[in-house]
Amino acid sequence: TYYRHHRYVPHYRYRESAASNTDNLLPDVSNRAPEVARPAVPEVFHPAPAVVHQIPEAFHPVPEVVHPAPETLHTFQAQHPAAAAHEPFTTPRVFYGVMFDAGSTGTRIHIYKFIQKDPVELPVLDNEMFHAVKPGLSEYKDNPEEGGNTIRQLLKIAKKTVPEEEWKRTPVVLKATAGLRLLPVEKANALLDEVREVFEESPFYVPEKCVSIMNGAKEGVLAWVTVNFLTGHLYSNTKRTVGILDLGGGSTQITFLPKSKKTIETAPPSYTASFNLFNNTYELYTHSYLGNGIVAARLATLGALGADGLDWKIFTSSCLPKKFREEVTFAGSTYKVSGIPGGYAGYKLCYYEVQRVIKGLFHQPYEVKGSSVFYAFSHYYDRAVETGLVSNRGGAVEVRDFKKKAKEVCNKMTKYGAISPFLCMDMTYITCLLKEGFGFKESTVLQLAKKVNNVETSWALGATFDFFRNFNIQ
Ligand SMILES: O=c1ccn([C@@H]2O[C@H](COP(=O)(O)OP(=O)(O)O)[C@@H](O)[C@H]2O)c(=O)[nH]1
Repeated sequence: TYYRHHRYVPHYRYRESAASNTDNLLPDVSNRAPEVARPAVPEVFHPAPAVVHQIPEAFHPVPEVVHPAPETLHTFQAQHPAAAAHEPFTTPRVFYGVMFDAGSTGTRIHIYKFIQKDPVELPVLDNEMFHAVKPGLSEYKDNPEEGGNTIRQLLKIAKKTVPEEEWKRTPVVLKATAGLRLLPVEKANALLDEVREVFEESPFYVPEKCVSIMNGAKEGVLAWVTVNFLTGHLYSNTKRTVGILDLGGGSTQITFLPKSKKTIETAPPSYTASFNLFNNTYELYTHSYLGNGIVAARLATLGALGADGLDWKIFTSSCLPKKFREEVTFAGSTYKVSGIPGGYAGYKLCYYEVQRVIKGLFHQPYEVKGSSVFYAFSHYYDRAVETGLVSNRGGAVEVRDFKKKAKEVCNKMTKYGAISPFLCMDMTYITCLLKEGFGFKESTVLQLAKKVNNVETSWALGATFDFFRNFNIQ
């Protein structure tokens, strides 16, 4: 059996744009280009993967690797009663999965189209439809109905993307991350109950555990699965894999497959996770630092995080332009923040401030000092693009490049403050997080990416595989 990843350029695609982020405008899909007539057996395209800059070990041509049949216990049908009722597997079958990522800064829908060529094979990913809305569900903590409306809107895209005859066997699943983890339990539950009701009124297949808050270890493992699948590293005889660094709004994750047993043996027990695939058990080093996502870290740097009820207080920082003043809303609370009028601003002072949010809180696995390749995405990628460190195609940078750029941004606040007043703080935070948090060397090379082979680098694809196959993550 063959298990390969694909680059398939769909006829239409929604991209996250500034307009759709701020206005929650849904794309007009009524006039999409007609589908090109396809043969019954879809022509699957196997190109060499997109060239991702410089580091040789970071990229491989798609290997024609033969895989053993995956365990039949966790096939698609075993998980999916609606599918079992369908006609037998005689021809390749197309099926869909809808995964919602309820993050702290936005809610995103990923609609994956898979091709199941054989009942015992893993599905091939044909394409992804992606759309995002802002703000995240946690901003609706006092008005769950309105939060539910954002899901209702995104489901409209799913209805236009998934053919009608597939609706009732297409699962819809929502997993929430840091934004909801940081809310009081009853507020988070009210939001999740609302989402479940919205799902129930949709024509899709609503699995029993369709709505949940995902724990940080799963978030890290599933993003690792996504990136290693998309980069062609996830094979039964996997020797070489890539690590991942994910920087969300509320939390940040590091995950890699250690080369040395010692890394797992010496890690705190909660910093490891294992999962099953291809009859292999992968033991990963993974940890999610809650409150160390970039937006939470801004507020922590300002001393504002958790300071609810201090509505009158203005939180200041030398990481912000001196004349800047604004209200920041995060996880349902609003804080007044500003630069230090007539005071000092700049990289050095800023570095001391952000250090307080990191120092002593991080476990440093020795292996990150080695030559492993790490993919960094989400806000790592966003900030690198905003500051011109890489183009929006992504690319390779060294840790020291973040530091150099942070100095430039902080010392030219007027120029970069116009892009985002938080850019100096964010870049300084990323520099400190990489060096003093995780313990990377300045010369470590990171691959920055938003998409790999046209698919979003997020935990959502890994979570969809987990839904269909049950990786048994522990
Ligand atoms: O499929 C995805 C999922 C996330 N993101 C980006 O990843 C960042 C992190 O998301 P969020 O702040 O919601 O993370 P969380 O709070 O869940 O840690 C945001 O810039 C998103 O736009 C993305 O580009 N594609």
